[in-house]
Amino acid sequence: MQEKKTQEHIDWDEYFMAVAVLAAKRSKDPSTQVGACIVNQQNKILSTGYNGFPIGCSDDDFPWTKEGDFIDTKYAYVCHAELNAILNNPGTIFQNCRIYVSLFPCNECAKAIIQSGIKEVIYLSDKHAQEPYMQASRRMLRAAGVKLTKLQPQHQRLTLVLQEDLI
Ligand SMILES: O=c1ccn([C@H]2C[C@H](O)[C@@H](COP(=O)(O)O)O2)c(=O)[nH]1
Ligand SMILES: [Zn+2]
Repeated sequence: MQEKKTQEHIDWDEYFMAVAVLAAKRSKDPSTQVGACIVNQQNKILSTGYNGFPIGCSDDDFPWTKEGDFIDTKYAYVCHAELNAILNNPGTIFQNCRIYVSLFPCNECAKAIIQSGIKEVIYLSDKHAQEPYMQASRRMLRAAGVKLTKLQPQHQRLTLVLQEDLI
């Protein structure tokens, strides 16, 4: 008798969001880890990124601090997850792609998303929605015709097993 396909699978949206969330785990930001995953119309992943300092700017030398003079905080140096995802695959055409992000993109990332031709932002958290820079982001993305979708995942938790004898 032929076996039926398993129902224990995740759909495309959950898969790509999980990739974004996994990418976020690479971030050294002690307060907010953000991940992004760019996908084309054929459901192929073109790039991923997370928030981190630029190449050559060591996590040991640059600050992850939030408070104090701007020049002493992470905000002066950190490259956002979405921008990293766009820049991590130079020369790639992102026209009509979707970007999966664990956190709604800020106004600066919104500009990069729009200019790169990405047509949909699928996000998990919008915890800074009331901040003016997030309102600016939403305004630009809407004006540019970028679709905004809050993902409502079927699975709240996905477990990854990385130990051979537990698989
Ligand atoms: O569009 C965005 C907005 C923010 N981030 C990153 C930048 C920082 O590393 C954190 C935000 O830190 P807070 O401590 O929550 O202020 O998130 C991003 O990657 N993309
Ligand atoms: Zn940003």
